[in-house]
Amino acid sequence: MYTMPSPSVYIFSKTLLYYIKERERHVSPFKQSVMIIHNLGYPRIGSQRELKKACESYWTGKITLDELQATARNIRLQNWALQQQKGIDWIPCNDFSFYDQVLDTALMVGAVPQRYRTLQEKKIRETDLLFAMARGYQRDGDDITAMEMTKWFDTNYHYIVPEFTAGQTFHFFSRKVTDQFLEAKKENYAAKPVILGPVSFLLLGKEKTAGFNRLSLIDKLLPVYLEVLSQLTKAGAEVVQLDEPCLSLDLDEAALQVFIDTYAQIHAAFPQLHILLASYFECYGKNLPVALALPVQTLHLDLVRCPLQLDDILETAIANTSLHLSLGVVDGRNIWKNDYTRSLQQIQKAVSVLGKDRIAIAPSCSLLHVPCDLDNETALSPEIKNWMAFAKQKLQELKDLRDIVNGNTALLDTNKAAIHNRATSPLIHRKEVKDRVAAFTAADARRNSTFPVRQNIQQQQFGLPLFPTTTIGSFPQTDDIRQLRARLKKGELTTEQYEAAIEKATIEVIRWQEEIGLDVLVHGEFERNDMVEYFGEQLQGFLFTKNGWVQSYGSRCVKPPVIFGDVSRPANMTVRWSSFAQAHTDKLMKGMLTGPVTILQWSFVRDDQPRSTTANQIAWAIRDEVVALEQAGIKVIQIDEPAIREGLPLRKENRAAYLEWAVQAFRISASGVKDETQIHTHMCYSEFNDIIEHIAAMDADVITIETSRSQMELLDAFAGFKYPNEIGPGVYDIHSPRQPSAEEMISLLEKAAVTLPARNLWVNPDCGLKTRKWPETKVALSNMVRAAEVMREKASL
Ligand SMILES: CN1c2c(nc(N)[nH]c2=O)NC[C@@H]1CNc1ccc(C(=O)N[C@@H](CCC(=O)N[C@@H](CCC(=O)N[C@@H](CCC(=O)O)C(=O)O)C(=O)O)C(=O)O)cc1
Ligand SMILES: N[C@@H](CCS)C(=O)O
Ligand SMILES: [Zn+2]
Repeated sequence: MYTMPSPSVYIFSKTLLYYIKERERHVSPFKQSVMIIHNLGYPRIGSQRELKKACESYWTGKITLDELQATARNIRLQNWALQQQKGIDWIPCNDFSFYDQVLDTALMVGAVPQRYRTLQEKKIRETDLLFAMARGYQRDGDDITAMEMTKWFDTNYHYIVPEFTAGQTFHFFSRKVTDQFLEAKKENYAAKPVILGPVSFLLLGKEKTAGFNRLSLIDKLLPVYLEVLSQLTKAGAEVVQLDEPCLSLDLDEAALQVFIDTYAQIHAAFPQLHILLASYFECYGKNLPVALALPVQTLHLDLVRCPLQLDDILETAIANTSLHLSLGVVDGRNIWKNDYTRSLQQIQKAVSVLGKDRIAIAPSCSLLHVPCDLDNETALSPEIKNWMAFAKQKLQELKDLRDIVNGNTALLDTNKAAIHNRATSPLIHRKEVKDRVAAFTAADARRNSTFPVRQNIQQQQFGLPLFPTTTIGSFPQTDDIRQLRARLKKGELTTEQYEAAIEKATIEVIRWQEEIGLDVLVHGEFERNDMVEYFGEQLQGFLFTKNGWVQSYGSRCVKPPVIFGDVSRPANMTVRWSSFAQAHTDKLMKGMLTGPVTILQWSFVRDDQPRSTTANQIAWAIRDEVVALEQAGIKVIQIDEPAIREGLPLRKENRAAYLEWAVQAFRISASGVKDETQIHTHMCYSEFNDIIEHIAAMDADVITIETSRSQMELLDAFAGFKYPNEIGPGVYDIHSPRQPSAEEMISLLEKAAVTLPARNLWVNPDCGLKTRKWPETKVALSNMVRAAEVMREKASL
């Protein structure tokens, strides 16, 4: 049973009770006497990734900005039409973005960092400014770095981190929100603008100057939000969704007070405006009393992640007030068909307490995190397909649920049959997999010797110089390489022709790495579509889709595999390519694998057993691959775990349990080899400061980790913790086409050498290079090798 948080948070605000009473006096703006269905956001990449393709064409100069805008408009119109057709009452607008909704919010409030002012003075267009902030700008004598990017809560979506300085001011700059509301209104859609709320906007950003707290900027920020709301109301908006997902995090009393004051002011300014406050991905937890008391008309609950909070909300706070609830019953984070029986229990419980007219139903969060349309999947097993739902189907589920509440029981029977079929299907269970996981002993997760012993053995064996250089695995996945795979799929190339072309690319990249003098080489990952999908395609218990794309950042998309059953490895997965590559060089060739937690995190995972059990099943499969690589003569093996931080529960109280099983899964995968074999891991796209000791507990011999965008800030945490093993702090940002100079990398390495022992330092980029083009890659890596050489010379003086 979910327990109501301690009421201590009630005490710190005398104003709280006043606002509850205020709201009760307020007349309900719900006009309908039926249950509303609404959506928090729809995928914006387009069902055929039209936006991705158009953005990339624009960036390479193949289409004009007008053409890009036209593609974007079509996507918005299609999304609105679809939602209208599915009977959605409040259709989201402003959920469209060319890159990221947090970046859009920064532009909305004019939070443009100083370094882009020169572009504004040159009067570059707003969309170009947005792209410059997201991707960096190196043109016409300007050389401006991109803004930082990080994980959006515990998802594989990445947002651009707002930058704040003391004394910062804001103004209503980008009019996208009002423009898109008017665009929808013109087409007669009942549009509900979706805006990242002011408090979460501040909390999700970073202070760029010392000595102030970004929440103190709320007084300057709020007037801009009030101006936005004023414009929206003038334009005819009746319902506005303010997303405040930070209410899913552990917040201190000061932050909660900011919520109270902010929403009081919004309510005071717009008492007639229907504000729908949405948080998702977790329970409201200790923030619940405050959330319940905010003077908003509707509070959205993620009932997928936190079903138990409903009882307490209904029993305690709600019955006596006029607050409406939006029940997030349809999973916005996974692709399984909704269990109508379970959802209806929640809906009916809420309806019985509040009545239909105070209930709306919705997905648990924005549908940004699931693919567009299951109808496009023509090659799936019909049995398994019948267990699944993508964004379009999830809209239908909302409609079905309302129809069932209104008496259409046939829909319920069909759903029950599908849910029963999945629960009892023989496709899911494999006894030998379950037995192997159950037979685990502590020794399975331990290397033979401790790190210092292994380090001596490995350093003697490899004879690498100080500051050894390496890369993270992938080299540019050019159009030519992707075309090869597309032609193979279409049957235009035979497997032999495809493999011969990949072999050629691999040999070329090996020669080039040798030429520029890298120390530990990689094979380039040309044979892989994606670092998770590639493994998913070779493991049993997984299925993969043809078109199940989800936005990861900017124009970059992923096609997460679906884990539907027990996982096993029927054959070697990477040995063929790693041994081919090693045979073509005398240098060390790193084997390249994705770790169990990342495979889990970047897949759609079965929800019929604990995630830890699925992670362990994957771990054993990866361990077998690690051992097979060692047996094939590969002496350095990297097991990437970029998503280990992403999987961390949002609430501190749940973290220890997760970290225990996640670290153990990694260790199972890495511990089958001899001391001589050097295990690397790699992490990126996250802030790692708060899990350093668990990263250390993974006991990889070397970790290569993203640090450059944050100017090596992370290393203080590693140094503070006295991180024992070897570490390669990324010396340049691979997300940007910008070419780093040797000098800037030397200065980052000097910073690193002050904090960590030189003997333990490696030199490498932040992450793999698959998203980059060759010209910039060649310059960047040559400069990087030069930077390492300078560091060696300095060390020998
Ligand atoms: C490292 N990151 C990853 C994350 N998640 C993953 N699952 N994988 C990752 O690598 N999360 C954190 C980070 C950052 N995120 C990303 C996400 C995505 C990319 C990326 O480069 N994505 C590619 C798509 C990659 C892919 O699978 N390509 C396939 C299919 C290619 C394709 O689209 N083919 C066309 C036909 C082509 C033609 O005819 O010309 C088609 O099928 O329609 C492949 O290579 O085979 C992207 O471009 O978005 C990077 C970092
Ligand atoms: N080996 C992968 C890791 C990305 S996080 C790559 O280089 O792309
Ligand atoms: Zn990475």
